[in-house]
Amino acid sequence: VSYDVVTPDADAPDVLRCASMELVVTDLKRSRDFYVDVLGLVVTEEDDDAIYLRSLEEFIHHNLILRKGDTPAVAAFSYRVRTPEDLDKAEKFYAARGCEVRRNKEGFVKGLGDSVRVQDPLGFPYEFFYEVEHVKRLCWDYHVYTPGALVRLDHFNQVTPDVPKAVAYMEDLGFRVTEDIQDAEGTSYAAWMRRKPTVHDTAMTGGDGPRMHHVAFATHEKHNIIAICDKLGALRLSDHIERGPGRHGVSNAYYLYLRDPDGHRVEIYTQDYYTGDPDNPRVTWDVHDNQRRDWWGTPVVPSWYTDASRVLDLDGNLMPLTERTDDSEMAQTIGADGFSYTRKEEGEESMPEWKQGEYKLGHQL
Ligand SMILES: O=C1C=CC(S(=O)(=O)O)=CC1(O)O
Ligand SMILES: [Fe+2]
Repeated sequence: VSYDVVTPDADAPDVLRCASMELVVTDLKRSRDFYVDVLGLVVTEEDDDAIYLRSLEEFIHHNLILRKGDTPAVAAFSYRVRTPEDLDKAEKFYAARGCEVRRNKEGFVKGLGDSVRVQDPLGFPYEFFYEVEHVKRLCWDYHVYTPGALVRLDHFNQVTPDVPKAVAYMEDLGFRVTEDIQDAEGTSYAAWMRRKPTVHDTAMTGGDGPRMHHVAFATHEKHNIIAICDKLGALRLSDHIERGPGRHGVSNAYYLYLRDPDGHRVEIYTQDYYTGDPDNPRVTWDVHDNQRRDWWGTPVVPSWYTDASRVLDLDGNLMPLTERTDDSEMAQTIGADGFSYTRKEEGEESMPEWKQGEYKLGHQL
């Protein structure tokens, strides 16, 4: 059995972790209310055009930028690299792939120094940086913790039509697959890929893209996620809840998916597992296993498959979408095919009638 060893090839920048996302939002105050007043992210600094937010354990300037704009979109998926020299490597790595590459020694956003921004081979705006302003790490400031405290940025999730192509590019960048979803014919529906020793820094989800499926923040415990749900109920904002809370099959994490005021999807996520050994075993799930995305077999709501945020090019224009041509997971599990099982050897008919077809809403499917 061969194992993927997580080492970047010679010319790839040494990516440490997913570090920040720059989101375009249409109403800065409305979004500030959601991310700060409801979710408890900490304001590092703000001006009339942008708010720089961080999670409680973070020491770099920001994990999320909310930038005012006319159309909701993602302006950058930002990764921290290990050394300043990795920015030179990033420039060369992407130039060698024919990608548009820009560099700003002063940084493209507040709090960062020398940075590289690229339109990557999949059409996503990626940013790489090393120099960053350090701010107070609030781990020990228990007097500012809320019951739903978000402690770290955990991962991105990207929608792209050709998952194997995306995986190959990201493996060149030094990422390694920890889990994926396939079918018996070998079609790949999604792959989770890491640099830091958790299940993923980003995931490639098969669909029309490039689009952003979600950005995920971690809490320490499951009860923090339930506290967020209870708070949303108390504020009569429960319609921000799209999916969950529940337990994932993939990643084993406990989860909740929210939609922000512009529809951007935010996952709240806790307790996946360590993946840092070079021989970390990859987990492959069957697309028809109805416990793959929810360990308790709770159906995946259709909007979770269909909706995602547009992304921008380096000039701030919306990137055009490319349709996925491989089979769609939604069609395979809740659409016309609608086949899923709890016990593979017994097949779908062993499930109660009401459970078969996983999640058939006649007016939607
Ligand atoms: O972070 C994740 C971990 C697991 C899953 S899944 O719904 O279990 O596939 C989705 C996800 O990508 O958001
Ligand atoms: Fe996620």
